[in-house]
Amino acid sequence: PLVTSKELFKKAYEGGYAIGAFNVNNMEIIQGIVEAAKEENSPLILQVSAGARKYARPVYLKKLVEAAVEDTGLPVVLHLDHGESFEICKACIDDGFTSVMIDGSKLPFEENITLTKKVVDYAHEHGVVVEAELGRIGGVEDNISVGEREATFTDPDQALEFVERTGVDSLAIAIGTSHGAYKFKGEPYLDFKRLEEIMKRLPGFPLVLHGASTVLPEFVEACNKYGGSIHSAKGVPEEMLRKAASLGICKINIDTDLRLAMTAMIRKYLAENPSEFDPRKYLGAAREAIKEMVKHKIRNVLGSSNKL
Ligand SMILES: O=C(COP(=O)(O)O)N(O)CCCCO
Ligand code: NA
Ligand SMILES: [Zn+2]
Repeated sequence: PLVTSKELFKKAYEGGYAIGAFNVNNMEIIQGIVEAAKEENSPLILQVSAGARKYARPVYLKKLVEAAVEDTGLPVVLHLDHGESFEICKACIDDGFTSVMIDGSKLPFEENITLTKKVVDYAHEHGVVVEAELGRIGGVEDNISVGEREATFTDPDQALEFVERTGVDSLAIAIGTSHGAYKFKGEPYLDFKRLEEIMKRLPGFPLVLHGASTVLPEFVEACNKYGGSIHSAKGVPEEMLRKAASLGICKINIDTDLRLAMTAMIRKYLAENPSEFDPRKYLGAAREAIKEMVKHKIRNVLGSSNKL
C-alpha cells in the first residue's frame, strides 16, 4: 500500500538506520528500485520532483507507482521532492501522495515558516506528512541551482524554532551536501558537529539528507569509457553516509547515483552491441543496473534491509 513515512522514520531513528528516497522518472527506474526493495525486504520512498512531473506527466508516474505497489505488495511512500509552492504540494496531496516536501529554503526565515505552516495545515488535514528545508544546499541539478558559496548551513537554534512554529514532520538540513555530481572541490566534508547540535535540540525528530549520492568512481569511469565526458565528479563517501544514517538522519536522497548507473549501463550496452536497436535491450539492462545500485545502497549505506 501507499503509506506515510511517520512510522518508518520513528523505527529508523530508534534503529540507527535510514530510509532511501529514490527519484523516479520512468517505468524502468521505478521497477528497478522496487524490485531491489522487495529482495532486500526494505522500506522505501519513491520521490517525484517537479521536473519529473513535467517530463513524465503526473498521471503516468502516479499510475506506475500504484502498479509497483500492486505488483510487489510493498509499503511505499510516494513523496513530492522539492515542491516550491503551496499549489504543487496541494496538487500532489489531492492526487494521493502520502508525503510532500515544501522547499522554502530560498526564502527568508519568516517566509519559509509561513509557507511551510500553510502546507503543513493542509497536508495534516489530509493525513499527509511534510518535509521542509532550512539552510541551503548548493549544487546544480534539475534547475535546483544555488551558487555554491551562497549555500548556508542549517543553524541549530533556528531549526528548533522552525520545527516548533511549523509542526513539520521532518527537516532537510544543510551540513555540506549539494545536488548533482560535483559536490566538493576539495576533500568531502559533512558538518557532523552541526548535525549533533541539531539532534540535541530536536531529540527523536527525523532529519533528511539531500545531495547524498556518492558518485561512485566505477560508474563515472564506465560512462567515460563508452563515450561519456564526466570530469572532477565527486560525491559523499559511503562511510560518511553510514555515520549520518546511524545518527538522526532518517531519509537519504539518492538521484545522481541512479542516473550514473543507468547511463553507464546504456552506454556500455550500445557500445558492445552495435547492431542492436531494440530499446527493451538497453532499457532492460538499465533497469538491472538501477536494481543492483539500490540493493547496494540498502545494504551498504542505509542499513534498511529486513526492516519491513
Ligand atoms: O537530494 C537529491 C538528490 O541528490 P543527489 O544529486 O546527490 O543524488 N534530490 O532531492 C534529488 C534532486 C533531483 C531534482 O530533480
Ligand atoms: Na537514522
Ligand atoms: Zn534534494
